[in-house]
Amino acid sequence: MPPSTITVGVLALQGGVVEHIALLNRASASYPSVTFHFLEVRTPEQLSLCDALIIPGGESTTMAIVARRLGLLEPLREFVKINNKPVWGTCAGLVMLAEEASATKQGGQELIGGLDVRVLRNKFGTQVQSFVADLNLDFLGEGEGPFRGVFIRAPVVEEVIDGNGRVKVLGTVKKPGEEEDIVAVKQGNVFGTSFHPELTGDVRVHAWWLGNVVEALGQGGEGKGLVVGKGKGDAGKVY
Ligand SMILES: NC(=O)CC[C@H](N)C(=O)O
Repeated sequence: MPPSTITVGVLALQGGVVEHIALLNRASASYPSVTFHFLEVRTPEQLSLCDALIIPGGESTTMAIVARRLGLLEPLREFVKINNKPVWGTCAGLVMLAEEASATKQGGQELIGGLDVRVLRNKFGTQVQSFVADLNLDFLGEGEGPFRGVFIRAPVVEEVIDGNGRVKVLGTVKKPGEEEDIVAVKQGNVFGTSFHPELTGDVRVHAWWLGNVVEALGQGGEGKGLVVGKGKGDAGKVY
């Protein structure tokens, strides 16, 4: 049985916080038996109240500096890698959740880690090279139409550095004349997307992820893989 109350935090140091909370609110309608609390997280105390967390887009270097200043970096690492709570990073959030990042400023940048991948920041160029592409996200379920992927100074996963097959590639994009890039990955409790579902008004990825959160916590959660299903509580494949 999933718990009846679940608190989902959105790291609110900078970036697209309210957009995520708006879509989480809409997505929560798919799980009427669960009471969700959505919480903006700026302190270790607030993080400790959370069962799951979204790390939004923004600027990963800034986010890391602010997180360090607020004493949040170590608690975040513990949340993701020791307590194995469900976490989703979008864009800069994906960068934060990678074990390695290239194209970082001199001296590198601090990361939370959790995904055994190396990301390449700003793969597609600057803000003006932002683009939208239809993505086939099979994990949303059979017969689901394409998902509008919004890419803004987006990173990609340039290499999976996990030798044990724990990193699952859940989405790719191919720009004309370029190689296919990995833009959605999952490793156990950690999910990352290069794109911004919170900017589309399409609730499907949020609903799917909340379904994973419900399942993970219902199964005793910690350390369990996320579930691939239809996002409406129907059990799918467990990785
Ligand atoms: N939209 C975004 O989150 C941009 C991410 C940013 N380019 C970074 O590296 O961290």
